[in-house]
Amino acid sequence: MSMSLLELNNVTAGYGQTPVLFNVDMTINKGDMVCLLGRNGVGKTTLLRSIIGLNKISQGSLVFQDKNITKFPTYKRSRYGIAYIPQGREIIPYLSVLDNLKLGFSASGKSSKRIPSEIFEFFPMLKEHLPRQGGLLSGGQQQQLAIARGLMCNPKIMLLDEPTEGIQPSIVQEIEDTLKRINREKGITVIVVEQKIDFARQLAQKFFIMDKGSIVAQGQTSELTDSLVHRYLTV
Ligand SMILES: Nc1ncnc2c1ncn2[C@@H]1O[C@H](COP(=O)(O)OP(=O)(O)OP(=O)(O)O)[C@@H](O)[C@H]1O
Repeated sequence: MSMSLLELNNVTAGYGQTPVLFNVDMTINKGDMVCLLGRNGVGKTTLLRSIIGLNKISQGSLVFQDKNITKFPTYKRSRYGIAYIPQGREIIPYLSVLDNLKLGFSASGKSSKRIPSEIFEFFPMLKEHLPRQGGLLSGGQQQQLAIARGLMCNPKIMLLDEPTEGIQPSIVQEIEDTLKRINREKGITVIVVEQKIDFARQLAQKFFIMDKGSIVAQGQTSELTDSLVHRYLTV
């Protein structure tokens, strides 16, 4: 077995006939905590969607745990251990917190009925709100619910699209701490698309920067220089 968990080799992908990603190469190792940075519209969301199978890869290959999954449908990728927490969180507003969590079981293909207690160790707040409608939670609480739902299928890797967007600072800190714990204690690999550079620096050890559908820089977050930030990230 190789060290790499996920590899994108020369990936081109997009919407219909319109390519958005061009020849993307990316290697993510087991246990990595990675941030994916770039200005609006450069293709970050499309990259995550291509990994989980919501955008078709027209050229190149996607390898997960040494298996070529380029043509696998989304549900199969979930069962193999890829969890996707989309931008906007996609909590079902009229379902209870408990039922929103249970949706995570369907992604795993298991028919279990009990929420594992570790979910509430990571997110004690959810336990107090189980019967409430998901839509009544604050934005930050909904984000925590979305991450918890992703954890329900025992993922090997979690893909998060702007988890801190529109969330108050105290909860941002909580989310950062929880993601770090999930990474360290459970060994789950994490890729986070992020606009907030300071948050990305604190959270992740490694970074990738995208521009116009390609990866233009990568390294340790300690090497994320001001010149890279000015060139590719500030508006
Ligand atoms: N459903 C769609 N159909 C066609 N083109 C799309 C669609 N969604 C996004 N695009 C285009 O794909 C490109 C990349 O968008 P994407 O959302 O991946 O970028 P992003 O880096 O995640 O930006 P943001 O930070 O704004 O989410 C943009 O030019 C966008 O207009």
